[in-house]
Amino acid sequence: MITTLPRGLIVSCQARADNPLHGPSFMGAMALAARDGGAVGVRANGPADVRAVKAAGLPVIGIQKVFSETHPVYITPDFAAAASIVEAGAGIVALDCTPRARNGEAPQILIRRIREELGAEVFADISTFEEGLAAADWGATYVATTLSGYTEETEPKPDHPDLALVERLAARLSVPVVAEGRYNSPDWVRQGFAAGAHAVVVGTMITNPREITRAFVRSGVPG
Ligand SMILES: CC(=O)N[C@H](C=O)[C@@H](O)[C@H](O)[C@H](O)COP(=O)(O)O
Repeated sequence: MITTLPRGLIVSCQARADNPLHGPSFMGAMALAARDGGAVGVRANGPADVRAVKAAGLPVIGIQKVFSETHPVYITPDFAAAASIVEAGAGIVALDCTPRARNGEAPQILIRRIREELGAEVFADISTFEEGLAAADWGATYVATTLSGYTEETEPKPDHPDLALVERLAARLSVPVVAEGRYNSPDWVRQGFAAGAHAVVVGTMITNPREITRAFVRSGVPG
């Protein structure tokens, strides 16, 4: 199958409302910096940021985070969320494909509708091997380990990425497997590719200076 996401490093450019770098102008600049540094794709949250990161000219994996008091699923939980980011220019839609409760359509319905009605590729964020197999079966274009460590089944979250999950999925699936979640150093990224990843997504350690600063401070800065 021909897919639009090349092999290589993808940079997630996201900053929540409480982050000093929140907003499309900062995220757009992050995407340009990522492109100049050699990234082959960008992941971004919400229509405004998707529009801004498009300027880097790289494939965009768009998500729409919608937080709810009652449902744990927040990454592109329904069709309207998916449509809004495709409308903003994302060619690839990432969504939570775990079986957890959501305020929206079931993942198998969303995958089909995003491909057929929006003409976009689907990037399935999963947390376990079984969820990855199911998402590929339902027609996901890519399967990514994004949610490993973030669901009840996979908690507590370790400090390191889930390389074993990448390895198992890559050995079984014919769709590209993407490594995402806590790839916090170039060495972890190298190991992600060695485990069989088609691409590796790095967020925090490239685009979140507040967290990067915290990591330095925690490493033994006195005071
Ligand atoms: C679990 C969840 O909501 N992950 C989010 C998905 O969009 C982002 O907050 C992460 O930053 C992204 O997955 C990249 O991972 P890391 O920042 O660890 O490199």
